[in-house]
Amino acid sequence: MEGNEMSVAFENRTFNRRSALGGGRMACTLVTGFLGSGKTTLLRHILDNRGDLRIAVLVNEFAGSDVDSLLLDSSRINSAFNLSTVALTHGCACCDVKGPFRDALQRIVDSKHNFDCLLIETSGLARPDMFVAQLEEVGIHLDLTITVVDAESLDKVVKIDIVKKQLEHVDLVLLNKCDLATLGQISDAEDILERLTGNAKVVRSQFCKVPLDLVIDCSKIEALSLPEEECNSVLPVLSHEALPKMRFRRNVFGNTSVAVSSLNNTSNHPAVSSDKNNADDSGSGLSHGEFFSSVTFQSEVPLSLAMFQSEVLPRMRNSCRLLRAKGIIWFAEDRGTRFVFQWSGVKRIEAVSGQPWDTVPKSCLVLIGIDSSELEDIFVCLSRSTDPPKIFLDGGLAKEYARQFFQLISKDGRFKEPSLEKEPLVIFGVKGSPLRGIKESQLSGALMRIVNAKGNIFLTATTSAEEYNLQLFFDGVSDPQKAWDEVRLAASAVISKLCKNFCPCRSDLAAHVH
Ligand SMILES: Nc1nc2c(ncn2[C@@H]2O[C@H](COP(=O)(O)OP(=O)(O)OP(=O)(O)O)[C@@H](O)[C@H]2O)c(=O)[nH]1
Repeated sequence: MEGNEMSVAFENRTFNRRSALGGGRMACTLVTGFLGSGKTTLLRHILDNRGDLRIAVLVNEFAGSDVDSLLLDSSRINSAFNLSTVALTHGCACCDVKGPFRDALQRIVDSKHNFDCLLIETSGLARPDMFVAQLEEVGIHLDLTITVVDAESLDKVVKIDIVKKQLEHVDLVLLNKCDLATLGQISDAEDILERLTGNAKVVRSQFCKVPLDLVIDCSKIEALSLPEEECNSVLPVLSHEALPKMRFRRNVFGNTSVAVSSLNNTSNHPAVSSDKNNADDSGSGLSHGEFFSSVTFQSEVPLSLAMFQSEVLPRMRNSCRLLRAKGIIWFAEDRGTRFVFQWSGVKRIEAVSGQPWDTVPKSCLVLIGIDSSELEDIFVCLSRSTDPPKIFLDGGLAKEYARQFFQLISKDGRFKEPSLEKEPLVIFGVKGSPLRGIKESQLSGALMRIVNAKGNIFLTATTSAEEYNLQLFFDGVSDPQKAWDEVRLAASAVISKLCKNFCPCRSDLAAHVH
């Protein structure tokens, strides 16, 4: 099948939508995809561009905490009148479709909001086919099933049963993260998708930025907006607190400021029995619901950034069985900043600050993997970083190293003027090139991903409407020259990739002369 050709299934969906064959029922887009492939990124893209559409959102989380709502900033989104989110935590909705998931669907149908469509983000470990019957029963029309795939890591995860299942029942595949993958990886991924999906439509994407009418039913997009007074009077009708909780195992470690919950889909969870009984799941490899574990780390005491980068991250990197980590982190060395931490795909790591704290600062990090003892090791390491030993607190030496790095970076014209305003954090960034349409955020974001993937130093990013800055924290044991070499080489790689249309003799220093 040609990459951009309409598949039969996808054409049928589009035809049904245009001919109103949904019978006037609320249309639903089901978003699936393996852990970290970009489902929440797609949701955010849809919500940011939804215009007048009233969208109900159901987010199903495998882990025992509602981290996706934190990452989606659902309180802000909910304050808009045309959206309601429900988070289903503590398990796969597909394993318990008759419980909270079914209740939540019924509430959406019964609500007075007259939603135009429903978006369901399933957990990265959910089977899409399990949802279909429930949707039909409550009178919701399944318009489209989308699977988001990480182009860079598909060849590694495709052996997992659940990934194959997610590709069997799909109308549209978003082959995402094409900015990270090589052309060879993209074309290999397309071959795999052709083999596994048969006739689904495959669309390449970066950060899931695709036209909205490809992914949701936009036939009602021109619906009349409610007058403003009416908008303000509509309260969010749905709240995950109101949902019955699924059962999960809870282990409490010694440190009382820190709590851990773990879900080990073993015999105490209804998911397993329903799953084991399913003959389809008896294949080889990792099968759904049997081996995946999650651990949730929560702390009201800030973590030491020095220890996080020198102890926690190496432990995460050395783990072959950690598949996903995400959450909010509060660092002692940068208390005013709320970092969103993401670990996904082939050890891609991001720590980006977005909006300021709107609640009491705390950390909440979910780890998902296939070996609970490795997850617990990382958990213990995280707990230790709430109380760092003295060596990490040697401010004098750290400041000296930060100044040396500052001097080195100041001499390189590809970078903006750095700052020592939060010493021993050095704040810097690659210059954008507005004339060529290349933003600071693209270059600095790509630089952060390259450096963090190598794992020798750890960059965090702070963003505002105008600026995208990187931060490098120095402790008493960092080597500023080595850190600079890492950053310099990564900057050359990023600039030559993103600015490759420019004269090669100028691609290093002059890439940003406007
Ligand atoms: N470079 C790059 N990063 C991406 C892209 N799409 C998503 N990401 C990043 O990948 C990470 C995971 O994305 P999410 O949207 O949270 O993935 P998810 O599928 O919702 O994850 P789970 O719900 O935990 O399974 C985040 O750091 C995203 O910013 C992309 O196209 N390119």
